[in-house]
Parts: sequence; C-alpha cells; structure tokens
Amino acid sequence: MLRVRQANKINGTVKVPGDKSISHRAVMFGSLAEGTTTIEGFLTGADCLSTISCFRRMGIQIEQHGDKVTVEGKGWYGLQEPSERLDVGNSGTTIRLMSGIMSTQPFHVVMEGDESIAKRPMRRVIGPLRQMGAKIDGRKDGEFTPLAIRGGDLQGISYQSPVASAQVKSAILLAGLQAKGVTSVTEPHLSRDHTERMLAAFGVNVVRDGLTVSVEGGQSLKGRAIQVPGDISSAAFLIAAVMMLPGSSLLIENVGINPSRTGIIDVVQAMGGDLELVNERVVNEEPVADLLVKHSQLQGIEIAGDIIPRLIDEIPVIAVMATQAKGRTVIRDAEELKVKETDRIATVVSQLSKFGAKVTPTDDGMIIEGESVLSGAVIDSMGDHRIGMAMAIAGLSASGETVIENEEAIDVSFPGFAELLERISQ
Ligand SMILES: O=C(O)C1=C[C@@H](OP(=O)(O)O)[C@@H](O)[C@H](O)C1
Ligand SMILES: C=C(OP(=O)(O)O)C(=O)O
Repeated sequence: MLRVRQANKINGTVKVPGDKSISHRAVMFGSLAEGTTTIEGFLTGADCLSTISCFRRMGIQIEQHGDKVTVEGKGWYGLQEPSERLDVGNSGTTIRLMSGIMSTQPFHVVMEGDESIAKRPMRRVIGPLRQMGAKIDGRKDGEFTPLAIRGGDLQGISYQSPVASAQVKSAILLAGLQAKGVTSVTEPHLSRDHTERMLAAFGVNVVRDGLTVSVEGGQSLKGRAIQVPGDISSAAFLIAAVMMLPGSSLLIENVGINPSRTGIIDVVQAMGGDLELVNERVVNEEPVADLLVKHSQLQGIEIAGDIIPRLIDEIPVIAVMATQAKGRTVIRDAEELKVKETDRIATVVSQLSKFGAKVTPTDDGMIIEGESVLSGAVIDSMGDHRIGMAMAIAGLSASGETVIENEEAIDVSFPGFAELLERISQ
C-alpha cells in the first residue's frame, strides 16, 4: 500500500530512472552483437529485468550491478535453445520484440508472462512474422500467450502496419535482419524510433524514408557502450505534479528528448505550462536535455492525431493533470490505450473518478473537465504501473490522504518512485 498526502508544492533537482525502451533494446542488441556491450543508466525496473533473465536463459552472460550492465554478446546465432519457457513478466516490449528475434533462431521457444500479458493482442506481431516464414502458435490462433515459436529461413516482406506501434515495427525489422532480401515496415504515424537509432549505433544499415524503415538481411551487430538517458515517460509524472501544485518548480536532469517521445512536452507547452529544455546534447544517437519545469495555470486543449503515439504512455497522467486546467481537455485517436497493461481508458476513468474528477470515457479517448477539487481516495493500480503512479500524482493535489493499493506494479518502470515523491514534496 502506498500512502500519499496532499502536498503544498514540490521543488528540487532530480534524476529519473533510465529509459525503459532504450534499456530493453540495449540488452537485446547487446546479446545478439559480437563482443561486449556495456550499459550505463540501465532501468532496473521489473520489465527490463525480465529481458535480462530471458537472454540469460539462452546462455548469454549478463552481469548487472545496479544501473550498470555488461552483456557478453555471442553474435546473432550465439543463443541456445532454452530448456524452459521464457517468462516476460508484465512486459509487452519484451515479448513482442523477442518474437521478432526468436523468429530468426533455428530452435523452439515458448514465451509467456503474467495475467495482463495473457490478455494483450499478439497477432499484430505474429501475423507479419508468419508471413515471413516463422512458425508461431498461441492461444486463439496466435492472438494470445503462451506463444510457441520455431524460427529460421525467413523471407523479407514489405509490411504496411495498421497501427503506429514501435513494438510491431521493431519485431519485424529485427526478424528482417536475418531474412532473405529487404524487409520494410510502413506505419500510419511515426512511433518511437529507438530501434532504428540503436541498430545504427550497433553498426546496422537502417534506411528511413518518411514513415517507411527498411533493413537488408544478413547484417551483424557490433557490441558497444550505451548510456541510457532518463525516461521522459517517468519524468512526465513529475512534470504533471509541478503543473498541479502552485509554487512548484523542478529541474529534471538528463532526460531523453527523442522527438518521437516528446508529445508530453508539446502538450504541456500548448496548455500554457512553463517548461524549458536546457543543456541539450546527443548521446548515442539519442537527444538528451535537462527539463526546467515551473508551475503554471494550464488551459484545457484537444489532443489527437499524430501526437498520440508520441505520448501514448503519458495519457493517464495527462488526464490527471487536465483536472486542474481551466476548461475541458479532449483526448481522441487513442484507442491503443485499450490494449496496454490495462484498458487505460477504463482504468483512468474508474480510478480518477474516485477523487471526484469529472472524466468521461469515449470510444477512442476521454474528456476531462478542468478545475476539479480532488478529495483523497482509495485507489487500485489494477496491476498497471502507469495507473498507480498517475493516481499517486492526483493524490498530491487531493485533500487529505490517498491510498494506492497494488502499488508494487510501480516497480515495473519507476523503482524508487514513492521515495522520490516524498523527498521533493513540501
Ligand atoms: O517499443 C517500445 O519500447 C514501446 C512501445 C509502445 O508500445 P506500442 O508499440 O504497442 O505502441 C509503448 O507503449 C511501450 O511502453 C514501449
Ligand atoms: C505499455 C507499456 O509497456 P509494455 O507495452 O512494454 O508492457 C508501458 O510501459 O506503459
């Protein structure tokens, strides 16, 4: 149980844990590369630890001491057939990206995860991987876990993805690296491009043309040093808290500001928030900055279209923040929220309503009425880290005390979240 009391304001200089998407990829690509990969700033959240454990089970030597990780890559075909099922825990990124990698391997593997993973759609990755020649089965014709994969002998495809999903795009491109000919993926809107950037950093030739990415089969990766920036999706909780509590200001150091992830910055600025990027730099092909955030009275806006994939994981906390804006905030084109760790349209509405907020679900998003007075509530994270954290932020601005049940889910992406909030709250 996590108890959150109403705060007057938050202040200070902080760092957030490493980027989840980049941490997963650094372990995966390091395992497939030739030679050693060293990772600094690795996210020690449960999801990324699941990725480490899967590759260890396939014979890769990985040492982890806090946020420092060393991976002894053995080349693309250095993985061994695991004798047991691989457990991906709560991590959609792990199972979907690994489906692509496993499709290239000349052995049999079964992957499964927790209750939430068992409900998440897999055919979006399994479908195109089958078209490439992988033999994959799962419950409901490959829609659900456990997934059994027997890979090898793939043929490149040109895939037109119906969803803007970095997990789909990445799975196909990773399979494409060992397929015959060229593999390309075209998406309806740009999703996060960490795979493209990091593959290039590992020596792969990745060709980008608008919304299409292509790779040629038969390329190898070379181990290297990776520094992981702080996760903007984690910083988003703190940004929202600053905007909700008058008198607050924070300097959040070393945050990844890859343009495919910065929808939250655009939204906060469009709502009238004072958020400045300082000390901008590029580290391993990824742009990084410190975020200087000062409380401002926000104005409700409409959030829809191209920006949605650039802030998809931040929508729960954007909804929370919008309860303190003037006027109405409308979120559209975000049906992907329904297939995350929980149905995040339903869980945001059910939990945020408990504070007395006025939030209405729609088919593809939600509508939030601003300037609500929030009262402390008993909240259930429903096993979803982002719901647990978003509601803890609501609790900072709600009168009295808020209790978050099933708060252990927060460890999936933000270990130390409760301690950090405690430290900066006044
Ligand atoms: O590729 C990734 O690292 C991720 C992609 C996104 O999912 P989708 O690809 O399903 O949109 C995002 O929600 C998830 O937290 C991480
Ligand atoms: C959707 C998320 O992650 P994943 O898909 O990797 O479970 C998330 O972190 O919000």
